Amino acid sequence: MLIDYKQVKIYQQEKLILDQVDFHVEEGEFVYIIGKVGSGKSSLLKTLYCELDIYQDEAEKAEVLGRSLTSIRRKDIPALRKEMGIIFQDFKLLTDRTIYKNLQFVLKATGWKKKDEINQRIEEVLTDVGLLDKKDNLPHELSGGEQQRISIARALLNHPKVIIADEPTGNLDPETANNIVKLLKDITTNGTAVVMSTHNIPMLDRYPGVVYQCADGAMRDVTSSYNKLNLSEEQD
Ligand SMILES: Nc1ncnc2c1ncn2[C@@H]1O[C@H](COP(=O)(O)OP(=O)(O)OP(=O)(O)O)[C@@H](O)[C@H]1O
Repeated sequence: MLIDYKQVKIYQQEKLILDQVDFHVEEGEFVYIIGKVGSGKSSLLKTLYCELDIYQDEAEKAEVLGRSLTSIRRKDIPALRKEMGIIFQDFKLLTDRTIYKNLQFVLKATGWKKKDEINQRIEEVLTDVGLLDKKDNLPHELSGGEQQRISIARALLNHPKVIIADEPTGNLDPETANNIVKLLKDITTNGTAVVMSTHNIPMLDRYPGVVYQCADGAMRDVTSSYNKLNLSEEQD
Protein backbone atom coordinates (compact mmCIF):
# COMPACT_ATOMS: atom_id res chain seq x y z
CA MET A 1 0.00 0.00 0.00
CA LEU A 2 1.34 3.44 -0.94
CA ILE A 3 -0.66 5.47 1.58
CA ASP A 4 -2.03 3.99 4.78
CA TYR A 5 -3.80 6.31 7.24
CA LYS A 6 -5.70 4.83 10.16
CA GLN A 7 -7.54 7.00 12.68
CA VAL A 8 -5.50 10.12 11.90
CA LYS A 9 -6.29 13.56 13.32
CA ILE A 10 -5.27 16.51 11.15
CA TYR A 11 -4.77 19.92 12.72
CA GLN A 12 -4.15 23.44 11.41
CA GLN A 13 -2.46 25.28 14.28
CA GLU A 14 -4.47 24.11 17.29
CA LYS A 15 -7.69 23.55 15.34
CA LEU A 16 -8.81 20.00 14.55
CA ILE A 17 -9.70 20.00 10.84
CA LEU A 18 -10.27 16.28 10.15
CA ASP A 19 -10.83 13.56 12.73
CA GLN A 20 -10.58 9.76 12.45
CA VAL A 21 -9.20 9.80 8.92
CA ASP A 22 -8.96 6.34 7.34
CA PHE A 23 -7.34 6.74 3.93
CA HIS A 24 -5.74 4.07 1.80
CA VAL A 25 -4.16 4.29 -1.63
CA GLU A 26 -2.86 1.35 -3.63
CA GLU A 27 -0.57 1.29 -6.65
CA GLY A 28 -2.22 2.59 -9.81
CA GLU A 29 -5.31 3.96 -8.07
CA PHE A 30 -6.97 7.17 -9.16
CA VAL A 31 -8.30 8.92 -6.07
CA TYR A 32 -10.43 12.05 -5.81
CA ILE A 33 -10.77 14.14 -2.66
CA ILE A 34 -13.92 16.23 -2.78
CA GLY A 35 -15.59 18.56 -0.29
CA LYS A 36 -16.68 22.15 0.18
CA VAL A 37 -14.31 25.12 0.47
CA GLY A 38 -12.50 24.89 3.80
CA SER A 39 -13.48 21.27 4.45
CA GLY A 40 -9.86 20.11 4.77
CA LYS A 41 -8.86 18.74 1.35
CA SER A 42 -5.63 20.75 1.10
CA SER A 43 -4.82 20.05 4.73
CA LEU A 44 -5.03 16.31 4.09
CA LEU A 45 -2.83 16.58 0.97
CA LYS A 46 -0.27 18.70 2.84
CA THR A 47 0.16 15.98 5.46
CA LEU A 48 1.07 13.53 2.66
CA TYR A 49 4.13 15.52 1.62
CA CYS A 50 4.95 16.68 5.15
CA GLU A 51 4.07 20.33 4.75
CA LEU A 52 1.68 19.79 7.64
CA ASP A 53 2.78 17.60 10.55
CA ILE A 54 0.79 14.76 12.06
CA TYR A 55 1.44 14.65 15.79
CA GLN A 56 2.94 11.51 17.25
CA ASP A 57 -0.01 10.41 19.36
CA GLU A 58 -2.70 11.64 16.93
CA ALA A 59 -2.67 8.66 14.58
CA GLU A 60 -2.95 4.93 14.91
CA LYS A 61 -1.01 4.76 11.64
CA ALA A 62 0.11 7.36 9.10
CA GLU A 63 2.38 5.86 6.46
CA VAL A 64 3.35 7.16 3.04
CA LEU A 65 5.57 5.04 0.79
CA GLY A 66 6.56 2.91 3.75
CA ARG A 67 7.57 5.77 6.01
CA SER A 68 5.76 6.75 9.18
CA LEU A 69 4.83 10.44 9.10
CA THR A 70 4.56 10.66 12.87
CA SER A 71 8.23 9.81 13.32
CA ILE A 72 9.90 10.91 10.06
CA ARG A 73 12.95 13.11 10.59
CA ARG A 74 13.25 16.51 8.87
CA LYS A 75 16.34 15.35 6.99
CA ASP A 76 14.43 12.41 5.49
CA ILE A 77 11.60 14.51 4.04
CA PRO A 78 13.37 15.46 0.74
CA ALA A 79 13.93 11.77 -0.06
CA LEU A 80 10.24 11.05 0.51
CA ARG A 81 9.20 14.02 -1.65
CA LYS A 82 11.52 12.83 -4.41
CA GLU A 83 9.36 9.71 -4.69
CA MET A 84 6.23 11.82 -5.11
CA GLY A 85 5.11 14.23 -7.78
CA ILE A 86 3.34 17.31 -6.49
CA ILE A 87 1.08 19.48 -8.68
CA PHE A 88 -0.59 22.75 -7.70
CA GLN A 89 -3.51 24.75 -9.04
CA ASP A 90 -1.20 27.67 -9.93
CA PHE A 91 1.45 25.50 -11.65
CA LYS A 92 4.40 27.03 -9.74
CA LEU A 93 6.73 27.09 -12.75
CA LEU A 94 9.82 29.30 -12.53
CA THR A 95 8.88 32.25 -14.71
CA ASP A 96 12.40 33.43 -15.57
CA ARG A 97 13.55 30.34 -17.45
CA THR A 98 12.48 28.06 -20.28
CA ILE A 99 10.45 24.89 -19.88
CA TYR A 100 13.62 22.86 -20.45
CA LYS A 101 15.46 24.80 -17.72
CA ASN A 102 12.51 24.40 -15.33
CA LEU A 103 12.76 20.63 -15.68
CA GLN A 104 16.57 20.59 -15.64
CA PHE A 105 16.47 22.58 -12.38
CA VAL A 106 14.41 19.86 -10.68
CA LEU A 107 16.59 17.02 -11.96
CA LYS A 108 19.80 18.73 -10.83
CA ALA A 109 18.27 19.51 -7.42
CA THR A 110 17.38 15.83 -7.02
CA GLY A 111 20.84 14.52 -7.78
CA TRP A 112 20.93 13.95 -11.55
CA LYS A 113 24.43 14.71 -12.92
CA LYS A 114 24.84 13.30 -16.43
CA LYS A 115 23.89 15.75 -19.15
CA ASP A 116 22.71 13.15 -21.66
CA GLU A 117 20.55 11.37 -19.05
CA ILE A 118 19.04 14.71 -18.00
CA ASN A 119 18.33 15.57 -21.62
CA GLN A 120 16.77 12.20 -22.33
CA ARG A 121 14.51 12.27 -19.26
CA ILE A 122 13.30 15.79 -20.08
CA GLU A 123 12.46 14.72 -23.63
CA GLU A 124 10.60 11.66 -22.30
CA VAL A 125 8.35 13.55 -19.89
CA LEU A 126 7.65 16.32 -22.41
CA THR A 127 6.68 13.66 -24.94
CA ASP A 128 4.40 12.04 -22.31
CA VAL A 129 2.45 15.30 -21.96
CA GLY A 130 2.60 16.10 -25.69
CA LEU A 131 4.63 19.30 -25.40
CA LEU A 132 8.13 18.49 -26.57
CA ASP A 133 7.90 21.35 -29.06
CA LYS A 134 7.57 23.87 -26.20
CA LYS A 135 10.83 23.06 -24.47
CA ASP A 136 12.52 26.33 -25.42
CA ASN A 137 9.55 28.52 -24.58
CA LEU A 138 9.12 30.55 -21.41
CA PRO A 139 6.16 29.60 -19.17
CA HIS A 140 4.21 32.79 -20.00
CA GLU A 141 4.30 31.83 -23.68
CA LEU A 142 2.12 28.79 -22.90
CA SER A 143 -1.61 28.61 -22.18
CA GLY A 144 -2.85 27.71 -18.70
CA GLY A 145 -3.60 24.15 -19.78
CA GLU A 146 -0.15 23.80 -21.34
CA GLN A 147 1.50 25.17 -18.19
CA GLN A 148 -0.39 22.60 -16.14
CA ARG A 149 0.78 19.85 -18.52
CA ILE A 150 4.35 21.06 -17.95
CA SER A 151 3.85 20.89 -14.20
CA ILE A 152 2.63 17.31 -14.68
CA ALA A 153 5.76 16.59 -16.75
CA ARG A 154 7.82 18.06 -13.91
CA ALA A 155 6.01 15.85 -11.40
CA LEU A 156 6.82 12.77 -13.51
CA LEU A 157 10.57 13.43 -13.73
CA ASN A 158 11.67 11.13 -10.93
CA HIS A 159 9.26 8.27 -11.74
CA PRO A 160 7.04 8.95 -8.70
CA LYS A 161 5.01 6.17 -7.12
CA VAL A 162 2.30 8.67 -6.29
CA ILE A 163 1.24 12.04 -7.66
CA ILE A 164 -0.50 14.51 -5.35
CA ALA A 165 -2.49 17.20 -7.15
CA ASP A 166 -4.25 19.99 -5.25
CA GLU A 167 -7.07 21.26 -7.48
CA PRO A 168 -5.03 20.87 -10.66
CA THR A 169 -7.91 22.04 -12.85
CA GLY A 170 -9.02 24.93 -10.65
CA ASN A 171 -7.80 27.64 -13.03
CA LEU A 172 -8.73 25.96 -16.30
CA ASP A 173 -11.71 26.05 -18.65
CA PRO A 174 -13.86 22.87 -18.75
CA GLU A 175 -12.39 21.36 -21.90
CA THR A 176 -8.80 21.96 -20.82
CA ALA A 177 -9.64 20.64 -17.34
CA ASN A 178 -11.03 17.53 -18.97
CA ASN A 179 -7.80 16.94 -20.87
CA ILE A 180 -5.72 17.40 -17.72
CA VAL A 181 -7.78 14.86 -15.76
CA LYS A 182 -7.58 12.45 -18.70
CA LEU A 183 -3.80 12.83 -18.72
CA LEU A 184 -3.63 12.17 -14.97
CA LYS A 185 -5.88 9.14 -15.32
CA ASP A 186 -3.71 7.80 -18.17
CA ILE A 187 -0.66 8.10 -15.90
CA THR A 188 -2.19 5.60 -13.47
CA THR A 189 -2.09 2.85 -16.10
CA ASN A 190 1.64 2.42 -15.49
CA GLY A 191 1.11 1.84 -11.75
CA THR A 192 1.56 5.41 -10.50
CA ALA A 193 -1.23 6.40 -8.11
CA VAL A 194 -2.83 9.84 -8.42
CA VAL A 195 -4.53 11.63 -5.53
CA MET A 196 -6.26 14.83 -6.57
CA SER A 197 -8.56 17.27 -4.83
CA THR A 198 -11.26 18.81 -6.96
CA HIS A 199 -14.50 20.79 -7.07
CA ASN A 200 -15.15 19.44 -10.55
CA ILE A 201 -17.84 16.87 -9.78
CA PRO A 202 -18.83 15.95 -13.40
CA MET A 203 -15.28 14.65 -13.81
CA LEU A 204 -15.98 11.91 -11.24
CA ASP A 205 -18.36 10.10 -13.55
CA ARG A 206 -16.33 10.77 -16.68
CA TYR A 207 -13.08 9.43 -15.25
CA PRO A 208 -14.10 7.05 -12.47
CA GLY A 209 -11.92 6.53 -9.46
CA VAL A 210 -11.99 6.13 -5.71
CA VAL A 211 -13.78 9.10 -4.11
CA TYR A 212 -13.26 10.44 -0.59
CA GLN A 213 -15.32 13.31 0.71
CA CYS A 214 -14.29 15.78 3.41
CA ALA A 215 -17.31 17.08 5.35
CA ASP A 216 -18.14 18.02 8.93
CA GLY A 217 -14.62 17.41 10.17
CA ALA A 218 -14.35 13.88 8.78
CA MET A 219 -13.38 12.13 5.58
CA ARG A 220 -15.48 9.30 4.17
CA ASP A 221 -15.08 6.92 1.24
CA VAL A 222 -18.10 7.77 -0.94
CA THR A 223 -16.99 5.87 -4.05
CA SER A 224 -20.24 3.92 -4.27
CA SER A 225 -22.18 7.19 -4.76
CA TYR A 226 -20.18 7.93 -7.90
CA ASN A 227 -18.73 5.75 -10.63
CA LYS A 228 -22.21 5.13 -12.01
CA LEU A 229 -20.85 5.13 -15.53
CA ASN A 230 -18.26 2.56 -14.57
CA LEU A 231 -20.85 0.27 -12.99
CA SER A 232 -23.25 0.48 -15.93
CA GLU A 233 -20.39 -0.30 -18.30
CA GLU A 234 -19.52 -3.38 -16.27
CA GLN A 235 -23.12 -4.56 -16.32
CA ASP A 236 -23.41 -4.33 -20.12
N1 LIG B 1 -2.14 27.87 7.50
C1 LIG B 1 -3.31 27.76 8.15
N2 LIG B 1 -3.42 28.18 9.41
C2 LIG B 1 -4.59 28.06 10.08
N3 LIG B 1 -5.70 27.54 9.58
C3 LIG B 1 -5.66 27.11 8.32
C4 LIG B 1 -4.46 27.20 7.54
N4 LIG B 1 -4.71 26.69 6.31
C5 LIG B 1 -6.00 26.30 6.32
N5 LIG B 1 -6.57 26.55 7.52
C6 LIG B 1 -7.97 26.24 7.91
O1 LIG B 1 -8.16 24.85 7.80
C7 LIG B 1 -9.46 24.56 7.30
C8 LIG B 1 -9.33 23.63 6.09
O2 LIG B 1 -8.66 24.33 5.04
P1 LIG B 1 -8.21 23.60 3.71
O3 LIG B 1 -7.39 24.57 2.95
O4 LIG B 1 -7.61 22.29 4.05
O5 LIG B 1 -9.61 23.36 3.00
P2 LIG B 1 -9.94 22.92 1.51
O6 LIG B 1 -11.00 21.88 1.60
O7 LIG B 1 -8.69 22.56 0.81
O8 LIG B 1 -10.55 24.24 0.89
P3 LIG B 1 -10.51 24.78 -0.64
O9 LIG B 1 -11.56 24.02 -1.37
O10 LIG B 1 -10.82 26.21 -0.49
O11 LIG B 1 -9.12 24.55 -1.16
C9 LIG B 1 -10.11 25.89 7.00
O12 LIG B 1 -10.95 26.20 8.08
C10 LIG B 1 -8.97 26.84 6.93
O13 LIG B 1 -9.35 28.12 7.34
